[in-house]
Amino acid sequence: MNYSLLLSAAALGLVLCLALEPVALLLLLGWPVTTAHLVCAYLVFLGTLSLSIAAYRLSPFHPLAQYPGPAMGKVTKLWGMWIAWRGYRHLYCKKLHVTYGPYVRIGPNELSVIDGPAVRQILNSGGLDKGRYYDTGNHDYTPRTIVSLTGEAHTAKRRVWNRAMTSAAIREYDQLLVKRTSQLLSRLGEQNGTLDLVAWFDLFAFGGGFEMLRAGEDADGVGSRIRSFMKASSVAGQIPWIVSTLHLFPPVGRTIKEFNQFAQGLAIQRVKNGARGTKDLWYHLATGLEKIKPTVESSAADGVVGVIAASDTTASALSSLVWFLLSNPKYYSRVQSELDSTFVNGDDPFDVTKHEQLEFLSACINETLRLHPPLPSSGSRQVKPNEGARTIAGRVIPEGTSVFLPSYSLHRSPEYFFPHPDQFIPDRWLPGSDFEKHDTSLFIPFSLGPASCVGQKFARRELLMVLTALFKSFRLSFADGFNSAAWPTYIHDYFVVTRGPLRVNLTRRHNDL
Ligand code: HEM
Repeated sequence: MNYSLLLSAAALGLVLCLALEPVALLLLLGWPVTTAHLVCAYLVFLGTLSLSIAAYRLSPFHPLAQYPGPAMGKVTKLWGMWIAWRGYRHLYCKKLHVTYGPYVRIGPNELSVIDGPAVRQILNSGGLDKGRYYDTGNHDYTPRTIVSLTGEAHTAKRRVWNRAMTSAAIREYDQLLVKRTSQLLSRLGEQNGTLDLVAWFDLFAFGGGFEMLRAGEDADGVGSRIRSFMKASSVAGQIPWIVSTLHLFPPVGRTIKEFNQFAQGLAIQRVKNGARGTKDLWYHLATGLEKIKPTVESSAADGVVGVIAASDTTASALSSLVWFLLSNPKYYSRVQSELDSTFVNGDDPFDVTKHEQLEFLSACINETLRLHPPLPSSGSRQVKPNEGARTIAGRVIPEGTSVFLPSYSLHRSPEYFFPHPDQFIPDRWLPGSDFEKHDTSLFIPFSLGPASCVGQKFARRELLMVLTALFKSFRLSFADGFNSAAWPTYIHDYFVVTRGPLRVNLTRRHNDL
């Protein structure tokens, strides 16, 4: 019996126990089983049970009693689910850290930590393994992927991904990247004046194998399916033990099941079709490393992870960077000057060796990822149950505790990024800048350690490529009447962020591509 079946059986067993116990109680007491008695028994039983659980969780006897936090969070995960459902988990955690400090108890058995030494110790080798949050990815519809695997199985899978992301492998992706970026630019050029840049970045990011840019629309609803799936997962991730049980109840399980079937169908097709002349990510995932080739289903499942991991993240970083620059004209003009002096008269804006010279644009990318990390809360790490407590940065973390390390709160902590931690100031990333506090080891938009983002080198290359080409080709400004100040309020944290429309005017520059 696999792990998810065990969880499902355990959760079902629990539900059955809860349903049957009041009836058993009536029978034991010898009371007739009438509707009135049943209602009464359920109310008393469930009420007493809930109160005793709440009292224990709030009591000094709970293993996490020493950690401060909001009472609602300590008592029930339903509160965390509600925050996750609303998509404001990043803002909520930041507020909690301002109130309670670097260690906050955000769930009955859950901590949020933004203490630098602890963050490094937890994420780096020898730290904590991925936590319960990632159990939402374990179900019977698809093989397990790099995201949900832990321990040695994760290390083995990671080796395949690492090979797909070596510098040499990434160089081979360049021609595809250039093709897609050119396609994005020509499609933007065909639009008249005002457009929603977020929608076009989404088509670009999701359209790797799905040719959405050409169509100018997401006819299959790939983006919206992925987002529904991410939202469902981020809410269910608050109580992952229920996921397998939820799958039994339509329509909740249907969203996840439908998405998996849809994505697997596309991915399997893609793996079977092969790489068509170039070695892309799919090629590497399908080839594997082992003597025994991965199954088509297994490579396809990883390919789906690749699409999800690479799409909304990149689209979000692109959108936020444009928003920051248009909101700060002095930085926009510095980016423009840097580009115009680096790429002169007929230089190829797709020349990646020149991208490496773009110090100020790179600083803007870092500052964007600091303030708007595309995974603002990320998934959890965990002290394994039944393996004893761990001492992390001098603090005892009891066994079974889930630990979140939200980059959104960490990146805005005055402890590590000071002064003006909430302001967009790219200069703090320039060599020789003298900001009082600027701890780059706690800049973790891609996380740290053995389960950090395997695609980060590629992501940075892609961001530089698209932004260089975009700003060289077009002059951008917010569209008339667009409420630019409100744009960040439409950012929702569903593990990866979603965002609202970004309405801009585009005009071609004289030295267009
Ligand atoms: C700006 C773009 C990106 C950002 C900010 C980002 C961020 C992250 C973060 C924070 C994690 C760790 C999550 C955790 O530990 O809970 C992660 C994992 C991962 N990312 Fe990215 N990512 C980006 C782009 C990409 C791209 C382009 C790819 C693939 C081509 C990719 C593939 C992955 C994979 C496969 C993992 C799981 C790694 C593992 O479990 O070992 N990401 N990403």
